[in-house]
Amino acid sequence: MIKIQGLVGGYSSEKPIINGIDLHIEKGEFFALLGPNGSGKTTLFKLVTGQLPVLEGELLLTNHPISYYSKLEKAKKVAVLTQEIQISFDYTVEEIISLGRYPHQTGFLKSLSTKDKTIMREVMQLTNTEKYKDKQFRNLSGGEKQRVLLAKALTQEPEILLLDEPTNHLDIKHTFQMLDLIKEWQRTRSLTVFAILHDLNIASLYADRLALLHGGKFLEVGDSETLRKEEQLAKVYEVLIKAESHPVVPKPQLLMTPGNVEKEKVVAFSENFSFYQDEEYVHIKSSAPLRTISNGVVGEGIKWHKHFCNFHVSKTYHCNDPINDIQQWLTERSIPHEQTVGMMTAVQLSDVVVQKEKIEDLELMAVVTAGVGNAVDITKTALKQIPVTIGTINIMLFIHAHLTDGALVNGLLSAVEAKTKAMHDLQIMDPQTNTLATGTSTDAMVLAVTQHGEPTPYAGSGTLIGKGIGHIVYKAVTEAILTYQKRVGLNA
Ligand SMILES: Nc1ncnc2c1ncn2[C@@H]1O[C@H](COP(=O)(O)OP(=O)(O)OP(=O)(O)O)[C@@H](O)[C@H]1O
Repeated sequence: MIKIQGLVGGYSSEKPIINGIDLHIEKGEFFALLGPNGSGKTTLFKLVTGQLPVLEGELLLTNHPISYYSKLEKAKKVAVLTQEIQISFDYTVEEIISLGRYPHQTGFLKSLSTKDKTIMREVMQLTNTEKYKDKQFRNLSGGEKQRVLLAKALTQEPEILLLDEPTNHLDIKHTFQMLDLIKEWQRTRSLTVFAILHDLNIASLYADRLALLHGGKFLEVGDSETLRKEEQLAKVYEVLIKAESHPVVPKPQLLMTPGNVEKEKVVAFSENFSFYQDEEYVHIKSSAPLRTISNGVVGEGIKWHKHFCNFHVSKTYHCNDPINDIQQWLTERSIPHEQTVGMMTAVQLSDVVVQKEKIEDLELMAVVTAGVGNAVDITKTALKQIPVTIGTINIMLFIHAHLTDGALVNGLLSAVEAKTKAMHDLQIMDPQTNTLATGTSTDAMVLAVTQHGEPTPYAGSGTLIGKGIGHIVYKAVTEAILTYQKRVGLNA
């Protein structure tokens, strides 16, 4: 659809801006052009739209150079949406959109046919521009103007849509609405899209392929996975960039770190926490956000949190929406649930075990509640167990260290191994299988790390951190289970 070979072009033949580019964009493809300021994106765009002459090489649109087409033929094939909104006359929105039909109109006195009007109406509905169709274009906001110009471009029913920063003036809702609409046209009408985009994350989500332009040359052409080359991006954009994965769409998303990140004030680990406890909940508050990995009812995943709560529920607690419950309990206590890892337990909270340890320079704190009425041997699949009694081990583990995301996972494994070992040593049995239990059916855990000091990528049993985790978790879980057994025995 768009074929570029050995393209050289720019504003003067002595100093071309585009220096030998090869690119083949297929029919129905969404192609994004990325690159820092001054890398030549607009210049390449102008070459593709025919605003600048090709100095060397070949540039074909549907198999012919752009000069091959008459103005009207070109307008039937290609619609262009640029950042420069240059409409000086007092047109209404509908009049502007109707200009998109001009290349399709026939006869000496061109007028809008029924088909033209139908297409205009359809596009106005899709672009949400119908409601101000009688307004003067000049009186619209930047974002509204952008949408009207997209409507005009789509009304053209082009084969190729060339977009220069199409979402420049748009808020988040309209950015996604516009790109969703373009994607829909790409899918249903095989529209070919060539778009300059500044937002790398938007490009990753919407483009089938993308190119990274630097100094008038392509550094990279490929699908969105090429955006995972953090070092290359950091070099080109001169910003610290980390590629993460979108939680829902399997595409990379890039996180930029500001140059002047203010380091959180270093507080001694022993003074970092405040502790509140009553019959209803335990609340540990950190003075600074901690990096967390957790399967808590709220605050799950890898995030940052300042509050850690364990709520008491009755043995018969049953709820369809425990997340909502915990969020409500937090709100009632003025604890921001977005910053909280929240768990629940039927264990008496006065039985909570708090262990603190210092091994060489490594400081740790474990806060554990344990009930083992629902102890389960996870390796036995034959029998299903329905939790009927107190049966949750909740572990909150705080570490004064700096762990990478991989080390957080590693640390979690270390803690689980230690919990299981504690259960084995106490001969906790799965009552259904009569074998040694490995955990309970609803265990929760959070590892919360201060990110103090140099980052370490390991927290397994071969490291001091891993051993420290193992040691403190073993001790705290053992004590919590013994406390639970004593209470159950006393109550029996
Ligand atoms: N009309 C012009 N005459 C001469 N040089 C120009 C002209 N327009 C742009 N340039 C130069 O061409 C180079 C590439 O500019 P271009 O506008 O293509 O970059 P860009 O990647 O679109 O940048 P931005 O992200 O800032 O829009 C720059 O060095 C710029 O100064």
